[in-house]
Amino acid sequence: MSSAIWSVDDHLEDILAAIRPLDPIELHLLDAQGCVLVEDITVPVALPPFDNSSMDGYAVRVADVRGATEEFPAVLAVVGDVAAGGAGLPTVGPGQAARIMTGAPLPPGAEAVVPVEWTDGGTGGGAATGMLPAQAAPEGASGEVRVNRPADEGAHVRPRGSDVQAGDLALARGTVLGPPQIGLLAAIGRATVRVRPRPRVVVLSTGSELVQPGEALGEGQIYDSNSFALAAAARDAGAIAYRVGAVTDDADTLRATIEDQLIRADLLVTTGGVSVGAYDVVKEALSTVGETTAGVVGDATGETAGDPAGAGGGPGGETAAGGGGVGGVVGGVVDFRTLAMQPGKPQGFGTIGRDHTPLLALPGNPVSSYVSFELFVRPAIRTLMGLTDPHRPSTPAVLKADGPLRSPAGKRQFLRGAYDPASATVTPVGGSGSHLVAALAHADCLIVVPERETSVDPGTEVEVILLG
Ligand SMILES: Nc1nc2c(c(=O)[nH]1)N[C@H]1C(S)=C(S)[C@@H](COP(=O)(O)OP(=O)(O)OC[C@H]3O[C@@H](n4cnc5c(N)ncnc54)[C@H](O)[C@@H]3O)O[C@H]1N2
Ligand code: MOO
Repeated sequence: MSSAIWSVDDHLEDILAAIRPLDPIELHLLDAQGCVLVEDITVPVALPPFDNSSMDGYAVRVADVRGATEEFPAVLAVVGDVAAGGAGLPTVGPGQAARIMTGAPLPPGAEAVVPVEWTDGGTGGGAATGMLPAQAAPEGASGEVRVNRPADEGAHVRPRGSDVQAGDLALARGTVLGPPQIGLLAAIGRATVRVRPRPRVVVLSTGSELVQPGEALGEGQIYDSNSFALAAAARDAGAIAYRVGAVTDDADTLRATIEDQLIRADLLVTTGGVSVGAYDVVKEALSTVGETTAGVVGDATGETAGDPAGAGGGPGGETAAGGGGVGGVVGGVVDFRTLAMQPGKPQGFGTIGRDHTPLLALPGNPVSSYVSFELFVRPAIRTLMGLTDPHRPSTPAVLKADGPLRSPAGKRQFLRGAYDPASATVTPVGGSGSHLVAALAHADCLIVVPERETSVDPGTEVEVILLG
């Protein structure tokens, strides 16, 4: 274990320094949702690809409807229907019109579209409110139509290329693909794109006291909530989460489970078993996970060849490799640390296995594990995704509370809060206890109390980290 106390910032920096964005792959559009594009996408064909109608109505020649009024309508011969997707367009000659539907190509000869509401709809009566379905009234595509308003050239026509032109940059590399971006890619005919994939995050909880929800609780048992909260948080961060529920406090079992999971993990997260108790199994197990690789930490020198975790990266710089029998992983480095933070004091970080998969060992207390996830795992996931700013947004807010907030000296405290954007105030939700899961479920932000403060009075401006 590192002997020095780590600051929140140093621990985060150490983690992020070890994490590289995942290699890009080609994914189908919907699988690429939320992913970062690694190629510039050029428009292959103009959008719209052809001049088309923005209204259901009649395609006409401008001269034919010039001066048309309800009293003196232009009477035109209907030469056919143009439906969206239709081919074999009728030509609109002088004195003629074609019925046209929204999105249908403007037929040759036509210069504008008059909406059906500006006509009698071919009924010979008053202003139409719509068209009858073609199957019910096939005669609507022939006969006469009375148009009672003029139309300028291009009226109700969406010109070819009015959205984007062939050769335009549709999306630049680095773009995060949300629904509108995926829509644009589909609109220009792309079926797949090159992106950084969603990281596969394995969440593993430890503790012999844990029972899965839905099962009966025995004496001294509690439900495993951390693996659910953290798997959900991993998904929320953009990852594909694999939840591995509750491994018992047995080092061999945990080791075997971790080794099994490495195959599908870009990042491993454990909860529990990182403190100083007699059953703190994560520390014990992580001393021998992975494969023996020459030159990789775990050997007598503690050398970190090929391992980006950089054992000497932070205060203390000492990993437990070869020291104390805990934390030194053959084929990796896992360093167990004490952070100047509340909750979330005990933390482990390193890389394990042949691929040097990053592993974050979070404390077991439910609030501690969630806060630790938000502060350290979420940025790690978002760095793997290639996002340039992997952090949650934060904002100043004025503290609204009945009395002062107390915070331990020298520790950065993260209290749960409810943020009101209208008044830019924040109200604490529940106390500072790291077992208070109900209060956590009613909070939407973390109130940050800096290391130097031991008390914060109501009315003081504090920083809040906005969750969700
Ligand atoms: N003598 C000391 N004791 C403790 C210290 C210390 O410095 N000296 N640190 C305390 C702090 S702070 C924390 S945080 C915890 C961290 O403990 P562990 O990471 O070893 O976690 P566990 O002992 O396994 O569990 C702690 C607590 O959380 C509950 N838990 C664990 N896993 C889950 C889960 N998946 N779902 C729901 N609840 C879970 C567990 O039952 C315990 O109540 O250590 C303090 N002790
Ligand atoms: O630091 Mo522990 O994480 O307070 O509860």
